[in-house]
Amino acid sequence: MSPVPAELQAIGWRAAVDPRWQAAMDAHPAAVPARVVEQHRSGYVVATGPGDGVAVESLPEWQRPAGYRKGAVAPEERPAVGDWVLVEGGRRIVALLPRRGAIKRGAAGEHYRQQLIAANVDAVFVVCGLDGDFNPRRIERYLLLVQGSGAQPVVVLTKADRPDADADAARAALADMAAQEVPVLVVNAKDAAAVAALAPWLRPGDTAVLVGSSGAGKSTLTNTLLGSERMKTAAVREHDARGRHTTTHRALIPLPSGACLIDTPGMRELKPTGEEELADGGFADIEALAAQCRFRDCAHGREPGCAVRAAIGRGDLDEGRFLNYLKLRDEVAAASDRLASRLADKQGVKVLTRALHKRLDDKYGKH
Ligand SMILES: Nc1nc2c(ncn2[C@@H]2O[C@H](COP(=O)(O)OP(=O)(O)OP(=O)(O)O)[C@@H](O)[C@H]2O)c(=O)[nH]1
Ligand SMILES: [Zn+2]
Repeated sequence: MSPVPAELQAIGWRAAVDPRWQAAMDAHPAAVPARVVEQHRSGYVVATGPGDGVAVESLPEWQRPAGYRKGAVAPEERPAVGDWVLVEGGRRIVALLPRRGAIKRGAAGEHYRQQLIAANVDAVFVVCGLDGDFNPRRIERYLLLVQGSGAQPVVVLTKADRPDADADAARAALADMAAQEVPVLVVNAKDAAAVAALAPWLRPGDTAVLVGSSGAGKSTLTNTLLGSERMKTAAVREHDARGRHTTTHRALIPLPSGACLIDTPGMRELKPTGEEELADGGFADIEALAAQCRFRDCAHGREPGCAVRAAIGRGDLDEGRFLNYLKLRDEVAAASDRLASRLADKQGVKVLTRALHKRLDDKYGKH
């Protein structure tokens, strides 16, 4: 495929084509590449340029419900918004092109499942209002989940114009995060001049995703970036019971800057998948402190020589953040265990389970 059509570049196509993509395209000479812009329960909408997308069918094995055993494809192996696929006859997806990264979370429910939030993303805007919604613990959780996706996380604190907004207190609460090279922006999401602060992550060809609770200001930011009050090609908005507009599904929106934006619905539950690395997910400072504790298996409780407790005592480490770290560490370990047994189930290889359990023991201590 050369040269790369401008239409594809406008929706995030990279000039240098992955050799694995070339192989997939060679295997389906009649198909054309397209990007998934919307995902519905019943199917996908894909686009080959910044204009309207088209509804397409997916492979039958992608439509089988989760839990369907024979020939089932795990949800994380099915296309998500942001994925590149090959489409034949303008109507049917025939292949999913390998992704350069994806943002995922653990799905609610009894069985271990991963849920994709967005694929092939360069930046993640973690949006949080400087109102009653402001919660540093939830921002820390988002950052942990973003880790491993290959995307740059950026915290965007909205509603700076509100009389109750305390930007200084919020910045102080997120200081440890900022020290780990996670930018923290404070904006009035309705003000184009303020929202221009997001520009470094919205260069032509970039794909960014907005995540955050319902009401955090994601759609407001999208509208301001689009430069219009209407959401144009954006997410179809439906009225909920109280007559409010809420984003009901994920959609990929080309911006005037040449970047693409993925809006996501507010997420109530943010469960780790078990693949997260705490040291890379915003907690490098705590992991480094823990390495200095006198005992290798220090639980940072009442043990003598605990470097973590000492840092909290000195006021160098926020206790709330430390408690959140412990909680997230336990959740990652538990999810990691469930992931290991799912992999073992799938492949029936006992050796693999043992190897994985050993890795977990090394990382988290006996469990
Ligand atoms: N004053 C002020 N209001 C804002 C700001 N950002 C968002 N709002 C308001 O907050 C409310 C919720 O904003 P939305 O943009 O719809 O929130 P959302 O994150 O898209 O919510 P969901 O679609 O439910 O996920 C709206 O009434 C916005 O006008 C801001 O920076 N300043
Ligand atoms: Zn300790």
